Amino acid sequence: MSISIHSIHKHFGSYSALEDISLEIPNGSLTALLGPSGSGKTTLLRIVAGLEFPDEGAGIIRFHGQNVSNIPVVKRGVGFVFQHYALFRHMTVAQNIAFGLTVLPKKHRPSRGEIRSRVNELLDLVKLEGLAKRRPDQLSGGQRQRVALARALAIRPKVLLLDEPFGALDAQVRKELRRWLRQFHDEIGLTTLFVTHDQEEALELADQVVVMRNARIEQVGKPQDVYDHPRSPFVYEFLGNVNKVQRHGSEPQYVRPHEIEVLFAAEYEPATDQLARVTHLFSAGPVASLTVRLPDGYFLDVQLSRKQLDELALGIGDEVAVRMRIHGAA
Ligand SMILES: Nc1ncnc2c1ncn2[C@@H]1O[C@H](COP(=O)(O)OP(=O)(O)OP(=O)(O)O)[C@@H](O)[C@H]1O
Repeated sequence: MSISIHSIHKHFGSYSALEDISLEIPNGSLTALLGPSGSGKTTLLRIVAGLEFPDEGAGIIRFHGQNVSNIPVVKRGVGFVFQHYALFRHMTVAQNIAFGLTVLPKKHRPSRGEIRSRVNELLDLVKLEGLAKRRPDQLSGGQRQRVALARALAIRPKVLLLDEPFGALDAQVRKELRRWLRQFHDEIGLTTLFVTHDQEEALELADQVVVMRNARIEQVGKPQDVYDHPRSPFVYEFLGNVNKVQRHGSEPQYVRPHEIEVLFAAEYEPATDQLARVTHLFSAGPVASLTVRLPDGYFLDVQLSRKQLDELALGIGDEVAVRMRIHGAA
């Protein structure tokens, strides 16, 4: 199911939460809404869901070409998972997953046997076989979010909407669930829109990244494209580490830590290099980072492989030559 969002505006009183948002979400894609707090991600997700409506007459939402702008949430066929959308504590895992089916009007409600087999199918899908009778407080945080996902999928939604689904989990579990979600998405191919303020999560997971800022879309593209070709200084700075060098009266220049080459000072080439001094060194695991200070006082963060660092055999205070691939502000 493709989603087409056309020229959406949304005010809360006089506050403008979304301004002229247009976006195409291809069928079967995993799209990330990425942006800082307050940029409007959740509001946009809620409008796609039908939990919130755009300003009167401002914008159209189409699911697979059909205008759903005035269709309420219960009829839109969307499944949700929210960061703090708690499971029902007094119900078992199986009862939680079955919930959306058991509350359907009688004429649409599957039989008990059908519900049981659907729940088993979903437990299998989210890899929680054997935990059907547990209660939420007997599960880990990651398992709970997978139950929430199974519960969202029970009604066979046409679209899956996730609002910071892993936000409350610790870093390790987040990473595991992220990989799992990618694999899971590839298996079921359901059009999925998820909100995150975590750049790494968006870049690693999504087919399409939508960068939002101050109620507007700043850039849309494949992760590699927005990372390699940021359209504005904001996107540059928001998508991961970047060094910003702004000399008096000139436009800012940007360079990512892995785009800086470090050479022995003896290899200095005036046309391409700058001399710098090492002020900080850190190496743990295969990647090493160092900070160098340029003669005009700017500090640059540099990323190297551990092997490169060992070959350079650097210490604090050593002089090096740095060669950079500089990007101007777009
Ligand atoms: N019901 C509401 N009434 C008034 N203002 C609201 C309402 N919902 C959201 N806002 C405001 O709209 C702006 C966008 O909120 P939104 O939740 O969409 O941002 P977000 O990008 O999802 O942020 P976060 O990452 O913090 O969740 C915020 O300034 C917020 O305070």
